[in-house]
Amino acid sequence: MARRDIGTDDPRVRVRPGKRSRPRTKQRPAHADAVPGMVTRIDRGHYRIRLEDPALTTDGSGDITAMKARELGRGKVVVGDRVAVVGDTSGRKDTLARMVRVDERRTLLRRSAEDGDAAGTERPVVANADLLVIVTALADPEPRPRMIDRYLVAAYDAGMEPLLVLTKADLADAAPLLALYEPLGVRSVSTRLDPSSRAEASRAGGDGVEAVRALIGGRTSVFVGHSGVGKSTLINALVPGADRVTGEVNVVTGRGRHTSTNLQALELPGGGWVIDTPGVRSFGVAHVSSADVLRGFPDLTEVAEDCPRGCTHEAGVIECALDEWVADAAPEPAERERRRARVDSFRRLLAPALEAEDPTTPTAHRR
Ligand SMILES: Nc1nc2c(ncn2[C@@H]2O[C@H](COP(=O)(O)OP(=O)(O)OP(=O)(O)O)[C@@H](O)[C@H]2O)c(=O)[nH]1
Ligand SMILES: [Zn+2]
Repeated sequence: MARRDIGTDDPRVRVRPGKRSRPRTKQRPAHADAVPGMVTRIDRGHYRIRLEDPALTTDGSGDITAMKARELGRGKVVVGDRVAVVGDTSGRKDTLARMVRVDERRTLLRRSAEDGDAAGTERPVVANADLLVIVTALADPEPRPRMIDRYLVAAYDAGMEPLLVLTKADLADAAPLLALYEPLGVRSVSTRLDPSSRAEASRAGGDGVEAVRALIGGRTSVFVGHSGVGKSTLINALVPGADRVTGEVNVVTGRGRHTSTNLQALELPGGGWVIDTPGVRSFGVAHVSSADVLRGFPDLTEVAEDCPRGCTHEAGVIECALDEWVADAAPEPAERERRRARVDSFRRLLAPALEAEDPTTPTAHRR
């Protein structure tokens, strides 16, 4: 139970729908006139909020700045949170509204701190997003499958759908990497935004951007990826005027400079949001249990109902129903192979396997 509610330390902000049907938000009658909006950026205690009704602001943008009311307590409010504000909602320069409510979260992307004093504690990153867009270069820098696996675990834990975007398709073939993710049923798109061949590829529609646009349109997507993979280049192509600073890959280390800062929700033309996560380098998933990962696999969830109580579903555990499902004599050999690949891939994402080998943060790069 503690596991499910740890997205925030404020008991009034609940992470997922639980036994109670209504958010346990303290709503005082005095705030009946509070207006709803979404947090798009946080800067030193100032919350940038896009109001649902843009007409409330003087310039019609719907963008205002607010402070958190003390009554909300210490619980963390993150980008994507649905909130309600009172006070000056004009959005005029130097005005501050007051955030008096945080709604129940539909999804919550979290990560564990991996170093320093806070190691092992998890932090909420983004609320209410639909998609986790995992941006990985096919080369320069080399793809890191374990890193992708950890992002997948984070997506399943968050209740978000993962989308794999393989960049720099002009440099390497996507097939070998895709083979790893096919059994998981993860959707993927390859892009080529090579600065030199870009105009030509774009004209031919062969750069993959339209395909990404089609998948993220109207939804809220969080873009994650290691430095230098081309995440900023991609976001700039998707969100005109985003001006995400792009950097060159360092020839010595093969890594990109971390040029962009600040978690921010950017509006897509035609609807939807792109949330960039610059500077979010490590994505610890120490807080995630087998059951959390299993939620991303509805078919296996059904099979696992026959597991012994407390089964971790890891390879080699006794009487795991997933093994029986694979060994089931009835299906065709091809179906048996599909099941085996699916179970193996699922198990690859479980904590002990992830921890056993972790080139995500190579020792040379650890701070
Ligand atoms: N060949 C090739 N190069 C690309 C492609 N996309 C981006 N690049 C280059 O890769 C380098 C890194 O791109 P960025 O967009 O800055 O990468 P990033 O992931 O945002 O990196 P940070 O800003 O450091 O977080 C730049 O020199 C881009 O021009 C591609 O499809 N093909
Ligand atoms: Zn099991």
